Amino acid sequence: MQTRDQLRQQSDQLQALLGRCDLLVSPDEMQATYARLAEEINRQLAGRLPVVLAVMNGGLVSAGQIVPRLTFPLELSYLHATRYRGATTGGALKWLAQPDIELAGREVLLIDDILDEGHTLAAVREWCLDAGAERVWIAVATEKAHERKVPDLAADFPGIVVPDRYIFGEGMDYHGYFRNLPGIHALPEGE
Ligand SMILES: O=P(O)(O)OC[C@H]1O[C@H](OP(=O)(O)OP(=O)(O)O)[C@H](O)[C@@H]1O
Ligand code: HPA
Repeated sequence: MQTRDQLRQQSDQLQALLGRCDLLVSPDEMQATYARLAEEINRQLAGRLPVVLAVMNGGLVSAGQIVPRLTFPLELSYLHATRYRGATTGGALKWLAQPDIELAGREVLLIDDILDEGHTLAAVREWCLDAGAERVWIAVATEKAHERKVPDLAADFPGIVVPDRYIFGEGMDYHGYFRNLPGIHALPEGE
């Protein structure tokens, strides 16, 4: 257990680190991205009574931004599958919570913060299809520009393209922290 002083010191260190980080996407640009994504989803999914699933934890903020802008009846829940678990490189996918809504015969919209290599969303999409989902749609707030993506996975509602750096903010974490930051940030190059 950390003492109150240690927690304060850690908080100060994180604040100092943030001061050296680069802001890659402004909070306003992210708001515009959520609004655009919601508009596209409204056009495509109205009348289909989809099950909307936030992919926790990162998808919590994106879903919180997008879902209130959706103007048609839907059901909302979440699932938690993680393969980074606080680290800055991905490992094996671990399921921590499966959706509590019956997916058989339903159209499902997955909302996540980032499509990086795509392993998480590919596995979650497969799980939903195995559970009988009629169709799985994917919306992401950000998409990383690189050639390491799993084949055959693309967002139906793609967010803003970000460079191939470890990023955080808008739901994404740096060792568990900074998910609450508005805008997309990156560590200083080389750190
Ligand atoms: O495209 P990929 O390379 O698979 O990475 C993207 C996934 O990684 C992050 O989740 P993470 O495993 O960090 O779990 P968390 O959301 O609980 O932080 C993020 O929220 C995506 O779900
Ligand atoms: N940042 C935070 N979480 C992530 C990233 C990233 O760059 N890639 C996959 N999950």
